[in-house]
Formats: sequence, C-alpha cells, structure tokens
Amino acid sequence: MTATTQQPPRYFALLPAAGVGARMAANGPKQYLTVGGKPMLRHAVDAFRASALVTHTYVVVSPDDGVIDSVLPSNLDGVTVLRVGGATRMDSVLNGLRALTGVLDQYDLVMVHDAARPGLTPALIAKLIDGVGDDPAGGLLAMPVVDTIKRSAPATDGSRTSAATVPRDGLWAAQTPQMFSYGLLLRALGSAPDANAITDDASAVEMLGHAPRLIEGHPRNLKVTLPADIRIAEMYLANKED
Ligand SMILES: Nc1ccn([C@@H]2O[C@H](COP(=O)(O)OP(=O)(O)OP(=O)(O)O)[C@@H](O)[C@H]2O)c(=O)n1
Ligand SMILES: C[C@](O)(CO)[C@H](O)COP(=O)(O)O
Repeated sequence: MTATTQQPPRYFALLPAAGVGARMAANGPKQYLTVGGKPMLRHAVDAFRASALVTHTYVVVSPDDGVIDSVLPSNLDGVTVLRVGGATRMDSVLNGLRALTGVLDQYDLVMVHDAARPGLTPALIAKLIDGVGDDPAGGLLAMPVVDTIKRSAPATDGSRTSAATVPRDGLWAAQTPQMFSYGLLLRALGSAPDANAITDDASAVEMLGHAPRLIEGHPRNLKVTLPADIRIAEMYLANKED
C-alpha cells in the first residue's frame, strides 16, 4: 500500500485596486490617498506582507495606472502587480484570477481584499484562515448588523420616508478578505450573470449553491468609501490594538 501525502494549503492575496473612487470624489483614485502616513493600498498590501501565512500578494490595477510604481516598487518582496483591471470590481477580480492561470493551483486559497480597506491586520487574516478551516465553501470577514434597519420610500417632496422596519436578525455586513479556493472562485465569478450586481466575491459563490462561512471581522477593517471615512480609518490606524 502506498502512503498518500497531502500538501499543506497555500494562501494567496488578490487585491482589486482598479476603481476610480467616484463616491470619494477626490482628485484621483481613493486607493492612493494618504491615510495614516501612507497610501491606503500600501496599508492593505503591508498587512498581507506581514502575515507569515501568506505566500504571495497580487494587486490588480488598471492597464493605464500611472501611480502604482511609486506605491509598490517592483523590487518589493512578495508582491506582483497585474495590469488587468476591468470596468467593475468583479471584472477586476476575475481578470486577476485568469491572469494567474498556471501560477495558482485549483486548491490554492485566494483571499480577495479591497485596496480601500487599510485597517486589515495580520491577526484578522489569521482569524479568517482559522475560522474557515478546510470548509470547501470558503468564507469571509463580516460584521453583525447592530442598527435598526429601515426600508425607505420616496416622499412627494423628493425626500425619503421610513416605510418599514426590516428585522435585523441574521443580517451581517460583508467585509473583506473573502477567501475561496482558486478553482471555486474562478468558476463562481466566471459564471456569474451580471458583473454590476455582484458587489462581493461571496455572492457569486452563493449563486453556485454554496454557503460561505461568516467570520466576525472588526470595525477597524472598514471600507473607505466617503470622505468622512478617512478620519475614522486614521483613528484605527493610529491604534494598533483596535
Ligand atoms: N472596476 C473596479 C472597481 C473597483 N475596484 C476595487 O474594488 C474595491 C472596492 O470597491 P469600491 O469601494 O466600490 O471602490 P471604487 O469602485 O473605487 O469606488 P466607487 O464605487 O465609489 O467608485 C476597491 O479597492 C476598488 O479599487 C476594482 O478593482 N475595479
Ligand atoms: C466587497 C465589499 O467591500 C464588501 O463589503 C463591497 O461589496 C464593495 O462594493 P460596494 O459597492 O462599495 O458596496
């Protein structure tokens, strides 16, 4: 009888960083805004570089990006830039995965993380990896919803009214990283019907009938979306314990 050997899992990071930051309305893409002393994208990349669990980090930028070389010099250990960004977040992630054909194995685990979440830490990366374990459906960081949730309706004067209160039981707000095997994520995003309707990776995996695990994240891992979020992110970045 021959003994079978099982390889330990390999973990990779893939950061979509090809957005324009329309809601931030800054002078350029928000992932390059300085928060807590360095570009937002650099914080996110450095969290993966600081994690002993992560083999390599890939960053997806627009083909015509003129800033990335100054933020991630080509001699930076453990990081590769892929100039294959697309029109939507889903397109950028899918293009990045396709560019890694032959580089990643279908069982390799890929953590997709927004460049616009600078508060990620190696401890949160380890918590996700530990929480998902060997679940073939993968999983994601997320936060249980704590506010009372309202469904709005338009008022005659153009403002909004509260039409109903939606039970918040069981509602979680998705964060990233979201981690899946390379093969599953490629299949899920490759078969998803509408790139504009897929706002995160887990939703494409759910469409294949899988139920990814929810692992509680942390408020410090907020996505910087609106101008006011910059100050909140800086508050967390100033305090490594949060
Ligand atoms: N075509 C796109 C759109 C988004 N992203 C990335 O996806 C992440 C999360 O998206 P979001 O916060 O929506 O970023 P933007 O699309 O830049 O912001 P906005 O929707 O306000 O334009 C960001 O790191 C962003 O750079 C991407 O790689 N490619
Ligand atoms: C992936 C994500 O960060 C999870 O919260 C989010 O879905 C990004 O897209 P959004 O359009 O900014 O909600």
